[in-house]
Amino acid sequence: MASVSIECVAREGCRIGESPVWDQREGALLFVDITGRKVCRWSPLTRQTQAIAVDAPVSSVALRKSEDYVITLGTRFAALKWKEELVTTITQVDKDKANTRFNDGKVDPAGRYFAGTMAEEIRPAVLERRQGSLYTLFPDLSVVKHFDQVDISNGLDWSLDHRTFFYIDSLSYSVDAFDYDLQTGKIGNRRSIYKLEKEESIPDGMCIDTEGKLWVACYDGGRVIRLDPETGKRLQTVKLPVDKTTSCCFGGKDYSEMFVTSASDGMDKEWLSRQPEAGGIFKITGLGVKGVPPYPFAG
Ligand SMILES: O=C(O)[C@H](O)[C@@H](O)[C@H](O)[C@H](O)CO
Ligand SMILES: [Zn+2]
Repeated sequence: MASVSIECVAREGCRIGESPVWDQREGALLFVDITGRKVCRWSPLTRQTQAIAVDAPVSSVALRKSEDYVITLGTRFAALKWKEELVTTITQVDKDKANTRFNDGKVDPAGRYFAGTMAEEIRPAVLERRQGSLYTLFPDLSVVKHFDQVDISNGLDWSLDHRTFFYIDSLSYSVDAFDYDLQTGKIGNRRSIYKLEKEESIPDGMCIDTEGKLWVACYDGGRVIRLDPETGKRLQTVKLPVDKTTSCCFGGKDYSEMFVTSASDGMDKEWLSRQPEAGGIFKITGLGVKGVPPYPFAG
């Protein structure tokens, strides 16, 4: 078995780093800093990060077929033109709610953008409960709400055969699966496939590898775990030098490297001095598995 190595490639000091996405066109890693209100792009060649400041919490970024990117910004789906640094609203959700924002989002294999909402946090993981919902932005720019009563809408991905949708509502401490209809984008038959153990803490972002196994970043758990959705067993744990690991994706050459984002919000001075890389971007090599390229939004 290859030996796993972990490197902090960008000491970004993100408040809540999230939504890592490999952009093959640019050969760069996209991510956001939610409360830092920035969309970022890190180049492995220059080892530099470019950032675009936005006017609200930005919780996810996705590739777009036509050009550049789409983002979830506050309670809006929006388009982002990188060079022009131009953000334009596509549509708004949660119009009946005063205090929510989007959280994690990802595009499905048919080019639909899934993203869920949550109440604004008072502090990490402390918020008014059941205020969130899960939405889809279709390529024709219409929006559908799948369900509400969500605490912290978080990680999402699809099985390799596209027949299962995996989803995390963080405060359920569970990784769930739904039957997925790729033709219509409809979900159903929710069930739990894994319950986190105490020391794994809170499930956050997630991605799938080419063997159909799930990788889940554990917020306050300082690790990513690899799960077999068929058996419900944990297969591997990779610990990182920061506690607030938030999300993960595969990228780099042949999608053989894993990138992990992290947060620093909620850490006091003493905690930060013990974990100076908090809020950084980590690269894990030697996992011996590859990832699935991200799907671009088809609209
Ligand atoms: O990154 C996210 O998904 C949320 O926006 C964060 O705030 C944390 O996950 C949350 O605090 C953990 O419960
Ligand atoms: Zn998250």
